[in-house]
Amino acid sequence: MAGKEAQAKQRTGAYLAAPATDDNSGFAEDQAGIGTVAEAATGDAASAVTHIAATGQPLTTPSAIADASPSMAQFLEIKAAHPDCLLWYRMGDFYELFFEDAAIAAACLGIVLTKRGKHAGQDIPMCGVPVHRADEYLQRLIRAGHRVAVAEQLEDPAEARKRGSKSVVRRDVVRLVTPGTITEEALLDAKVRNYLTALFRPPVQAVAGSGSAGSFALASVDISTGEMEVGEIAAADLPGELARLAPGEVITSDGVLADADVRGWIVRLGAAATPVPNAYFDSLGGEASLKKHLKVAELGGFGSFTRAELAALGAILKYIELTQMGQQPALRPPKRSGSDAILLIDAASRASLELVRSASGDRQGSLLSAIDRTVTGSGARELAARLASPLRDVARINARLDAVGYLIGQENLRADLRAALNAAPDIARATSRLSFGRGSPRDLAAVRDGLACAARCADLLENEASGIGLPEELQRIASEQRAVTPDLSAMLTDALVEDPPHLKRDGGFVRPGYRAELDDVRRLKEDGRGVIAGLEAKYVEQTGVKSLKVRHNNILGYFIEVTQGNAKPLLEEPLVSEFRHRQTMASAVRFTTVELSEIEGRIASASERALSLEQEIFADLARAIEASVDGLGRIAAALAELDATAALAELAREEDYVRPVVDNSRVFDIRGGRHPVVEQALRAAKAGAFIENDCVLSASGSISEDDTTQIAHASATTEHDGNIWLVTGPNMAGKSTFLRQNALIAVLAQMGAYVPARSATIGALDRLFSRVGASDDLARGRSTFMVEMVETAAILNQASDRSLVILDEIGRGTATFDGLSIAWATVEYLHDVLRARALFATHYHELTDLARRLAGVVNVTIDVREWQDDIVFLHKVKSGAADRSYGIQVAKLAGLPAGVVGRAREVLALLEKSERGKSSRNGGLDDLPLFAASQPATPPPQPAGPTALELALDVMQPDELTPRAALDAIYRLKMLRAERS
Ligand SMILES: Nc1ncnc2c1ncn2[C@@H]1O[C@H](COP(=O)(O)OP(=O)(O)OP(=O)(O)O)[C@@H](O)[C@H]1O
Repeated sequence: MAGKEAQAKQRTGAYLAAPATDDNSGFAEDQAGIGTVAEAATGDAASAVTHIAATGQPLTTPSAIADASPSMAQFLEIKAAHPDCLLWYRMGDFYELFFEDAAIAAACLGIVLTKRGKHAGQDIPMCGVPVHRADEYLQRLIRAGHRVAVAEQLEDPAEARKRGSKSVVRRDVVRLVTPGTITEEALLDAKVRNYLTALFRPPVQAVAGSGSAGSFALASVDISTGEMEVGEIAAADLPGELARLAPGEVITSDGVLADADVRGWIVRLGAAATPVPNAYFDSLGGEASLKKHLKVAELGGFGSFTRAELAALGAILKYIELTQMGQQPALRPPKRSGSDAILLIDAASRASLELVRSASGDRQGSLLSAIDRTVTGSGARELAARLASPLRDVARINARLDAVGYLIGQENLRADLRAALNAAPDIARATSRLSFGRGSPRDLAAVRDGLACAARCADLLENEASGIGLPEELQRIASEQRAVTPDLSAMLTDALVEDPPHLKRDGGFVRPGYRAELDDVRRLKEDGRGVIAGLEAKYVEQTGVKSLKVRHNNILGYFIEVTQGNAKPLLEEPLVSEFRHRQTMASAVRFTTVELSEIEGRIASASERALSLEQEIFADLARAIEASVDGLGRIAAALAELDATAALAELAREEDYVRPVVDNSRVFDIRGGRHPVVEQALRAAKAGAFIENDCVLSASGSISEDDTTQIAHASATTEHDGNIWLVTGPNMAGKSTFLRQNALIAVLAQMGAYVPARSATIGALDRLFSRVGASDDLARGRSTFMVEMVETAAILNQASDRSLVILDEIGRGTATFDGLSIAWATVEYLHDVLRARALFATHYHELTDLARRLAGVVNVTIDVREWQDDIVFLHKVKSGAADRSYGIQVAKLAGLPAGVVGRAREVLALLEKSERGKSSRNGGLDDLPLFAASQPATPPPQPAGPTALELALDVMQPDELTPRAALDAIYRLKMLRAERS
């Protein structure tokens, strides 16, 4: 490559000018300006795209291809086969893009759009990225929602030249890269699963009067790990299921995508929506290809699949085949994800509870980030999957809790396991890359190190087990760690150097002593170097030039170099017959000899042989891994589970969580509960202790089949005895926090984690609904109130007596009486019909009357104290209803201008008076002095009374404080003191 051009490329990293590759086939005959640096400005090139469009000539018609030069015809043919992808066209050390693809990629990547040659009389817009930075650019295009077809050179340009000087290097697309089919480490987030999901809507069975909205089958595969799951769900549960799976890409038929709701759900998740032909959803084909992938004759061993599930599986396997150009991923047997297995949480509730992402869309601030103590990427993915899919089966939940509990008790074992896991590489992703033929020597080493880690973990667990009984879950994990014979581990350890290089191309990863022949040729190579050193000494003596050197570069190979001043004797007899002149530089002259060329040849062939032996060894090792792919998948899954379990134990220890009692009752009894995220945030901000609260939703008037458990828990209920708690309290008192914390405790308990509480008993929930905080959905033409009503309708239509419902301020976005009536009727329905356990926060004080009418409704409020016209939040839940809302004090705290606050007080006083006097609606308001709002309010006299600091001290109960809470309380007191001074 010309020096200037190389520099230009290095500067930008991306393409500036046409490459001078050894491939002369590309657009050779059109290359008017090749070799000159970026002659086209972005504007020129952009207009070139327009010109092509302006000619009205579609690029890839058969006649356009027939008229084109051979190299252009090759490009157009490949492009015609992949019209929906950006085509990355390999030319030497660059991937290049042409025509509209170039314009799109240049804009997206922020690289220069240039031009290269002409087509149909128009400039061809072009941009390119260097191969060594391909991953980085690929990632940006995929993130922006593009699909990329990667066309590689399938032969050496020298091969092509043998067919004639004008022949074109063979190229073809080796892979389509789409958001759901990436495997490269650099393109993936280590902590996030990347699902490709096939969505299939089977035709609704025409059952007279059924009115069924049908169902959906979903099959999901993470091809970077081989993880697969499949299930069928009711149409109403689709948004929640999509939110649970959080796929990177959803493939489905045009018909399903035409449904604006379905498309909207997919897009809102940030997933790509890819249409595929209906024919992909073929259940017979799906069954056959699943059997082929799993190498089984019958699927019975993996459970029974519905035809719809097989159709979804068929589509996903076909799409993988298509995008991977026939390369087979190493798939794990599919997990069933039917709706009976998991606690169903709809999409709106998932978002409102901020389970895996906060309201702003980040991981930070979510429950997941607050509880994640994993030390490996695969452990983090497992933890996220558990959190997204809490269980319903009490036995499975308790099995997980047993394992977590055991590791809490075994501090040393936990520390040793976590230290061992810390060094564990991502076996699943490494194995997957190897089975796609994209693996590197580092992936081989990842399998080697992963196996060593698995063996170490199994030893640790089993040694421990000889003392105290290991829970079943950990026994299973330990035995899974031995799913691959030690031979593979020994083979990889013997074959690989400790820290192998990233690229297999250059060799250097096989350990000396592993293969005798490789050692021999390596020695030959080394010897050659020794012989060259000897030759240099000989030539110094022969020529008498002491500064003579034998050097090497990539263009000349080995050569003899002397300074200009010393060159003369070598150019004259007798030396000239031996020393052949090669190059004259400004300060040096270069020569070669027959002897040097021979030795160079020997070294080169030894290098070549060594390289090819290393490639053979790589292939052997990759094959051995491929043969153990099932066992490796099991080991990877077990390591991930172990990491997640140990991390939950670590969390429970660090954060002082307790083991929840999860059973089949309808009890919901949380004592001393805390909000896991707010608690940590308050601590990080040194903003005082989190005030713990009880929540006891006893299912009085029970219809449970499990009455014995009910009775067992009856003694645990308090004076707040009801399955619906109506929470009233001032703004900012902590209502939303209280509501959410109870939902989060339930989620944590059912995922098999310890919970932030002093004690917790939860009768396993079937569904969890949380409607906290309003949002509008203007994109779908829905106002805040409409969204709220749609979500409330979904809750009332789906909740059962096994569900937990969290509702915050239903009905506030409309006229007071309408909103109040809706809220009233909703509570009645929850109480009388659904008999769900529910927490209902409201500012409608009228609703508190319901507690007198409905046996299962209990009023609770969040305590505040007034002090000198200000309000102090105690955040403590207590029996009873709030007497007022303190909205104006909160508004004052928020910094509303004093004039507005004063005026609001006046309006409030009049409204209250008119309400008491039952005067006409506006009568009171009309009495207000005009322009009062503009008058600055006189500060109220300072009444004598306890200070905020004193109040805080008053409510503190030293006997109930844990050491940490005491420390936090001290910070809080210091803060109040600081505020006062
Ligand atoms: N139990 C608690 N202990 C300590 N601080 C708390 C507690 N509960 C809430 N807070 C703090 O109070 C703030 C307000 O809480 P929250 O948003 O739950 O109030 P709210 O009653 O729902 O308010 P609004 O009615 O205005 O929506 C929280 O951000 C948190 O910092």
